[in-house]
Amino acid sequence: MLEISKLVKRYGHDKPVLQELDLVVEGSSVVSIVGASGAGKSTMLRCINRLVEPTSGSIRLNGNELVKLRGAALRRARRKIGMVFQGFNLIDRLTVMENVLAGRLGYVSLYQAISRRYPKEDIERAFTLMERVGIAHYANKRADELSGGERQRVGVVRALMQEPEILLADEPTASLDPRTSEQIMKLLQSLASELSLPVLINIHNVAQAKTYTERIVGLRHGKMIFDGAPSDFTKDALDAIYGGIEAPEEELTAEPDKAQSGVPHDQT
Ligand SMILES: Nc1ncnc2c1ncn2[C@@H]1O[C@H](COP(=O)(O)OP(=O)(O)OP(=O)(O)O)[C@@H](O)[C@H]1O
Repeated sequence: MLEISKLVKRYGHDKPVLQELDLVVEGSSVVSIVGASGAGKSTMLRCINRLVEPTSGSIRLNGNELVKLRGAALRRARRKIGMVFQGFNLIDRLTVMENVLAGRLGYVSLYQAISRRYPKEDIERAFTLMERVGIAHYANKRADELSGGERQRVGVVRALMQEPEILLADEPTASLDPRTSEQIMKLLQSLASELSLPVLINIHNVAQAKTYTERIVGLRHGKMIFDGAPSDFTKDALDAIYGGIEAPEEELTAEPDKAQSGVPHDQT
């Protein structure tokens, strides 16, 4: 369970970007975080894995307070937090398998990593997960030879190799075409339930948030102003979150074209 309480983040002397934010995510919930550019979505995710230092407040993952951790304790806690990025963050000249195994870096010794002597169980787990998301046949391909959707699947598998207790996805579909975006959203949704993993997804596309996540959290100027089911996410909620702020109309209202998504069942 993730429990965020009174989280404040202030960059320098500016106004706080997150203002006493509270959020609890239980079980295998898939939660989307929506809000206009600058609302504080990325800052919130990055406070959770401490890529950004919270100014005050508490973030507990399965009972462990993350905010005060330092050194080895912080590194241990970070292993349990998987992160998927908009730009995939793969190492292009390495193979898919090598990128995937990078998810084990927090667990293996430096010698094992440098000599690429990963434990047999890690290799097996890598293949199982790659098969699950449909990229096992690319194991020995260079990462830069893959399409965007395939690269994001590598990013997802790398995060899962950490055996995370939570998965954070920062705009995971923003670099992908609409159909591929839907496949990735569907994949995250299925993996959350298969692996009993809570997933937090920052997303600009409200229509996809409504279709592929079970709970929507809306931020505006660092405050949570909506927290509910997609069915409760009415035009009023949309106006409250984005009112007076320009957002592309089709991103907010267009229904994802599920009929055309064409994702084989075993890959979603
Ligand atoms: N490292 C930083 N130093 C100073 N200000 C920052 C830093 N990172 C973010 N900010 C500011 O914090 C605010 C929130 O940014 P954040 O990236 O969290 O918003 P966001 O909702 O994720 O936006 P987007 O959807 O555009 O990614 C913005 O005003 C941004 O300029």
